[in-house]
Amino acid sequence: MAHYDLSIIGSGSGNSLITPFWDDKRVVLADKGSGSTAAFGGTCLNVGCIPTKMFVRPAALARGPVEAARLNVTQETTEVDWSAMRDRVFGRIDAISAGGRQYREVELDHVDLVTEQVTLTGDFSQPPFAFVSESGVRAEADQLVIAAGSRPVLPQVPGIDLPGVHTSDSIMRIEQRPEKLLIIGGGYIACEFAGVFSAFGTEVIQVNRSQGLMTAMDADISAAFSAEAEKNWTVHYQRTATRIAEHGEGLRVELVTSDGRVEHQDVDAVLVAIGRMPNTDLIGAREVGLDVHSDGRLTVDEYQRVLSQGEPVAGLYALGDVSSEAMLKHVANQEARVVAHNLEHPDRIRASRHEAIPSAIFSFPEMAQVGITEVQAAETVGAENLTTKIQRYGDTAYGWAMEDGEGIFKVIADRRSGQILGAHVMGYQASNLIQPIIQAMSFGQDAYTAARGQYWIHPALMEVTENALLGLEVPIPEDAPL
Ligand SMILES: Cc1cc2nc3c(=O)[nH]c(=O)nc-3n(C[C@H](O)[C@H](O)[C@H](O)COP(=O)(O)OP(=O)(O)OC[C@H]3O[C@@H](n4cnc5c(N)ncnc54)[C@H](O)[C@@H]3O)c2cc1C
Ligand SMILES: NC(=O)c1ccc[n+]([C@@H]2O[C@H](COP(=O)([O-])OP(=O)(O)OC[C@H]3O[C@@H](n4cnc5c(N)ncnc54)[C@H](O)[C@@H]3O)[C@@H](O)[C@H]2O)c1
Repeated sequence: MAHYDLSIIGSGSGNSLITPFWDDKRVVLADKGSGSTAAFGGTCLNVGCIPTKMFVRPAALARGPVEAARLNVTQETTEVDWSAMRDRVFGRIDAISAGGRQYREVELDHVDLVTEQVTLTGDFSQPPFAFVSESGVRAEADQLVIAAGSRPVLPQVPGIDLPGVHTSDSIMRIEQRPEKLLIIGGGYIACEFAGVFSAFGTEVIQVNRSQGLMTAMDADISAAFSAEAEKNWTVHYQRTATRIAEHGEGLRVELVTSDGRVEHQDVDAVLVAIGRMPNTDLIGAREVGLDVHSDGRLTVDEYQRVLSQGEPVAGLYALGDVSSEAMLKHVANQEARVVAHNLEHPDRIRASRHEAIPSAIFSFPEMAQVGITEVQAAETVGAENLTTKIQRYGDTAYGWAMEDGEGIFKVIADRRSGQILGAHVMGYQASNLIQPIIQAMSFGQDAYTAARGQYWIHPALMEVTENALLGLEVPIPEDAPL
């Protein structure tokens, strides 16, 4: 069996662990590939964040005439060239993926690449740690990092494997844009693709099991977004897909409502987006005695060390979707920086940071969040100690310029200290407008200091954020900036 200094499973954020520190050492990187093309480089690059947002931008342009009409400008979207757009997106992405693979496989002499699914094997209570590939390639290493990511959950219903049924792994590469698309799910992926395909002229029917969309977000944002989505495409709640069958050229989906009625939808294609599961089962984590949460995530301590029987195993780390509660690329990247440090400095390991983790949902409208919801905040500090402000975009100068009617920026703070507890946004550029709040929370700035301790460019849209902060009832420190 080949022996290595470092072994990594997963070429997403795991790929960034191969720093110059390892130049004179031996490294093995295993990755079975992502999506329908088994591409190198993980989810974000090939089937996740990056290609989805490359479709979100043209979708926003396709919707341009709606805003233009509000502002007395007549525009028309005359064509959306799906094939050209798809080929442009993947022309760029596939080249980056191929280049990354070539660099690891051919250009780095000290790195060996295994392009197959691998399974952990042997004793995992202490190094060396070993894996075996499907074709029998075995490798052991002094330190091993599990960065094996997650994959889409599929409901076990008849017809789920029919060719027209997609997940985010395949929908972006389809030959033809569907005229009618049924999207199952009400979370991040479902809402982002509903925004994209509806903008391109596809008739979108979004079906969710629960009442409302993005229900894990703050209730005000979930309610406001659901109302907007219902205007922009068709949304049905409290329905579960129970069967999919071929029907003419397309598919017939059987749905059962929460009160037991059976309905059918005839569509060209189906997108299933009901969550993602960590790939712990694919690597055989339980079989070698590693601790796994009830939701399938590997258990790690604050240093990203994997636990076995409640104890960290020295030299065995995990990061990203396979172990993290927040399945987000910026979280996987932060954990990768921590693991890179800890691999190189086992005598002074550092903890990862999981405070003020933000996320954005690039739907129409866009949403963003950081910190806790109002319900969680009331449970944490008591409802009587909260102050909240919902700033409407439309009540700021740039909001007037946009004739914005729906954008809202909600911020929640502790009225005793001014500590910001959360922010929840729906509207144009939500993912950017929220950044000053992320910064204030990360550096421990109170709401008043964050608002008045800096200039805000007038009359930029960012005044929405400033006004939200200024709308909170928080103490004003005696020497506070004016
Ligand atoms: C459609 C979509 C859109 C998204 N958009 C965003 C966004 O806008 N912003 C954001 O922050 N996050 C987004 N995410 C989430 C983000 O993509 C993930 O959180 C991130 O990519 C996880 O990185 P990772 O390194 O943990 O895993 P991955 O990048 O998934 O890497 C894991 C790799 O391990 C390989 N692997 C797994 N098991 C084995 C095995 N047994 N043997 C060999 N190889 C194996 C996999 O094939 C994969 O290549 C999105 C996700 C999806 C699906
Ligand atoms: N912009 C971003 O940052 C971004 C974008 C896409 C994905 N992601 C990450 O990927 C993760 C997975 O995304 P997702 O949208 O698949 O999951 P999600 O957890 O965001 O949403 C899942 C949705 O499916 C519904 N659901 C669950 N089981 C169901 C069933 N059997 N039938 C019908 N509906 C069901 C849930 O009620 C929920 O609305 C996200 O949680 C996020 O961490 C992030």
